[in-house]
Amino acid sequence: MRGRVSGTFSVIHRDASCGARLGSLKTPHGEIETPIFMPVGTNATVKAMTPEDLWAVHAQIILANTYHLYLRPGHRLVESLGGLHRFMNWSGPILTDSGGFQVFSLGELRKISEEGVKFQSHLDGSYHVLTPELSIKIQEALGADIIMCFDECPAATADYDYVSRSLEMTTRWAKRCKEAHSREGQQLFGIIQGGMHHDLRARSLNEICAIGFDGYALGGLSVGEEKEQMYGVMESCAPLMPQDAPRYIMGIGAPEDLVEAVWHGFDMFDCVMPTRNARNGMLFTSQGRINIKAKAYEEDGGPLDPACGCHVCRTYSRAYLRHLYRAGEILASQLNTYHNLYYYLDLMRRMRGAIRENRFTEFRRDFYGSQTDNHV
Ligand SMILES: Nc1ccc2nc(N)nc(O)c2c1
Repeated sequence: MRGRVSGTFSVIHRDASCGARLGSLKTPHGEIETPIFMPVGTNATVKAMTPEDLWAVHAQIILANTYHLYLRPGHRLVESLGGLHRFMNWSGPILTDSGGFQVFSLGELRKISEEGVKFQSHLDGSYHVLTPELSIKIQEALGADIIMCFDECPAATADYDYVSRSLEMTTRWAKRCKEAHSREGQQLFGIIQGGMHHDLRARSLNEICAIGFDGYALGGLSVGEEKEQMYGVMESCAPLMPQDAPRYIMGIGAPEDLVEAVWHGFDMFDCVMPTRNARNGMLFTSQGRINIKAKAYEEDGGPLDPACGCHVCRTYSRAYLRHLYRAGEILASQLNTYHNLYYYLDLMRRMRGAIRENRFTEFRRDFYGSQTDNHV
């Protein structure tokens, strides 16, 4: 039973006007400034981005998925080739999700029991059983800097009694994960469930914190709930979470969700939105989201976002980006992804600056004023 990897996270500064805080998280592959957004690299790649591109957009830490890498190419193969960092040529920190969420959202014919989850691979229909112990072994073999407990993420439609029983099993699974975890230097984060019920969230939070982890995540959000419900869970949980450990919200979110979560005191985020939306032509700008395939940009020789300093905005026109997208060119995904990730990571940089200067509440107010979702 490992204790916490003590001294890896420190709160450097708190904005006195709200819950926002500046932090530093040390890992074997480098130090992370928080609040931070983690680009999603599910299959050992952040889609359409090379590691060099990721450094250029100032990514600090990326996420990969246990479920996918276990099924293909296999965690033992990755381990035999030197681990995930070497395999994908990413020398910065990596966080791996535990497979809990993916097996429910991707696996076929899942059957959940105290032991774990029986499922059929979405790739070839083969049968597998993912348990807390196997999830930890896979993440240790991949060699991520931060790994996640194996949990159940109840559907947004699950009733109170189901969510209550589910969080109790997630707590039992969390204990098994901590028992199974033995890789020195690798941090293990616990995951808090409880659906949209504040009493169940508090129960899960107390049980997971009582076990003791290197960091704590809110799971069970961004599963189709209303924004008010999501923000309500953030608001009720943040003050109850340990002050001196990293706070991560999984699967969050749109830019406005990140601003809201930082305001409440959360530190780490991941979401497929910037990369997935990029491939669908939905681009984030200082004035809100734009749909690059719109006819309005057919003859627009200007930059995607005049306020953005990224390579794409300094080099290409909206007309060219629209042309690439409509032509189905591979470069469309590359340039759109590059810009969206730069936007997300620059938003985190601007939030860190606002916290440092005790003006985060003003930053939040100005941010909402700027986002006229024109969707053109
Ligand atoms: N929205 C999400 C995204 C990822 C998750 N990963 C785990 N392990 N658990 C959850 O509840 C998640 C929720």
